[in-house]
Amino acid sequence: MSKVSKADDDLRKLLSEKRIKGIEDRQVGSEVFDSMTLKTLYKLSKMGHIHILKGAISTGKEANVFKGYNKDNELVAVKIYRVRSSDFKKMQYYIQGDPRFNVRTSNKRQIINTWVTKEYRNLMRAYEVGVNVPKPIIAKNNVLVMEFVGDEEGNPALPLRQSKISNPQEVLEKIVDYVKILYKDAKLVHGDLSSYNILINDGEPVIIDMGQGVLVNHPVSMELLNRDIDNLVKDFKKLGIHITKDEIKSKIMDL
Ligand SMILES: Nc1ncnc2c1ncn2[C@@H]1O[C@H](COP(=O)(O)OP(=O)(O)OP(=O)(O)O)[C@@H](O)[C@H]1O
Repeated sequence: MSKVSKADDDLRKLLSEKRIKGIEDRQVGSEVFDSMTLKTLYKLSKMGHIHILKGAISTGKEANVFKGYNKDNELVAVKIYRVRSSDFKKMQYYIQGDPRFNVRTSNKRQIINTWVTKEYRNLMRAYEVGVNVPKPIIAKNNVLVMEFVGDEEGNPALPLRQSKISNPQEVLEKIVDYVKILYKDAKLVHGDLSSYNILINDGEPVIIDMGQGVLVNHPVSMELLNRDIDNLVKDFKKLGIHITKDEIKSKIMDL
């Protein structure tokens, strides 16, 4: 059997087994599950990382996040970047200043795949120094599989902006601590930190969405760190906590 017809066959099998929920929904189906993405999902399913893909947890600007189960029936989160609606210019800009990726291409798929690898590596770097992030499992093409953040029944944790927290001061201190560990130990700046990208799981903050994260020697790292801190000041002001940008910055920099 030729390579192409084998891939077609694999796809048909995946679809006929109805292991991907939502694929029947034409709109979601055509935009997210293009044939390359289906092939990638099939490969991941063969590797045991995704056995069943359930409904979407979120439909963001550039990616959809689904709940899934791996072959051992453990919950996973599957983030699929939509090739059609991704902001390639932004991705290219951040990738080009990053010495970890020597990619000089305008090929859209290649840019997305590099972005997904970047998100995986940033999450791993953060995870390894003890920051509370979803543990990354695998990045393949435009698909990232990671630990599911939520309860055992499969209810995903809510973002900070939608959560009711009784201990905002404590949560802020933990987040500032994570930003500091990221900066000092992982040499990373999140770059898109806000109440959208902090989930509250059983009262604990979990930092997500690290695709934009840059190394501290990236030309825009300071600008991004300042913006992250500004966002924390604004978001926690809404929760009744008054802290200045300089106070947070001096905690992070040990001034
Ligand atoms: N590991 C995870 N476990 C559970 N839920 C998750 C996980 N990762 C992401 N989510 C959910 O999916 C949402 C979107 O995730 P994320 O911010 O990574 O994607 P995004 O496409 O960059 O979002 P946007 O385009 O809206 O900025 C989160 O707000 C959260 O509700």
